[in-house]
Amino acid sequence: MRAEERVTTSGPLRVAVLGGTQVGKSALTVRYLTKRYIGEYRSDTDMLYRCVLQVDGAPQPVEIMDTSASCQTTSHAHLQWAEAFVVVYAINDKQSYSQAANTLKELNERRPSASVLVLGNKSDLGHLREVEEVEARTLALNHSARFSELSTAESCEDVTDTLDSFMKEVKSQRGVATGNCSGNVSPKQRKMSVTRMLGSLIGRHSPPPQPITELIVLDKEERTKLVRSSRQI
Ligand SMILES: Nc1nc2c(ncn2[C@@H]2O[C@H](COP(=O)(O)OP(=O)(O)OP(=O)(O)O)[C@@H](O)[C@H]2O)c(=O)[nH]1
Repeated sequence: MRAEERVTTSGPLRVAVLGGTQVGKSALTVRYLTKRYIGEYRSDTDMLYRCVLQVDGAPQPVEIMDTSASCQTTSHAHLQWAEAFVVVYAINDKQSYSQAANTLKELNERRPSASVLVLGNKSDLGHLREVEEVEARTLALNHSARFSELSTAESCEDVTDTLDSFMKEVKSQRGVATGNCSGNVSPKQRKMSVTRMLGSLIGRHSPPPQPITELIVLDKEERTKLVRSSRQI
């Protein structure tokens, strides 16, 4: 196993959401965690969501990193930190698909045992389609990855079903049913209540979101520290 493959086998499931710019990574993550669709997000930084989800019928601590698409290549930190990856492209954006293909190649080389889901988002924009489903499905198959095409905007159910079953696969690959959500996060990391964060996005009078325990906004330095501390587990 390569050094980059040495990930924790207990504790929270760690999933990184990767992909090109504006493909819907944040919309997908928030849709999955809160069931809500929110149109616009800040995009200059990584967001780390810590939560407890029902995975395969049992509570499971999970950390999902919604990465910022500011760099072309997948960052070393993301590759080391996560044990599973959701690689997102938009079906109406060929360039985002090429980027997803490069990411798959990189994952194949550096994290060959990781679970990977290739996700073609924005299927509601079929009239603007630039990526054929069969082509993307074949690419995923060639990299032993799962594949799904969906619309985060239009179908909460598809997002939930797809990511629930991916989480189940990640958990079963690990073979551990429990973990803890305490993690190893630098005290300097800015923590903000997700209720407050989402409250400002969706309005104060909306019902409270699903039980997300914590949202952490990571800058580059903080992300590096997180990876360093995750290696010490
Ligand atoms: N039509 C359509 N638009 C979507 C869908 N999902 C997301 N969007 C829109 O796509 C744009 C980008 O969404 P984000 O979630 O911010 O994308 P991102 O990949 O996190 O963006 P960056 O981090 O800035 O690269 C927003 O305007 C969303 O409203 C979808 O399923 N269909």
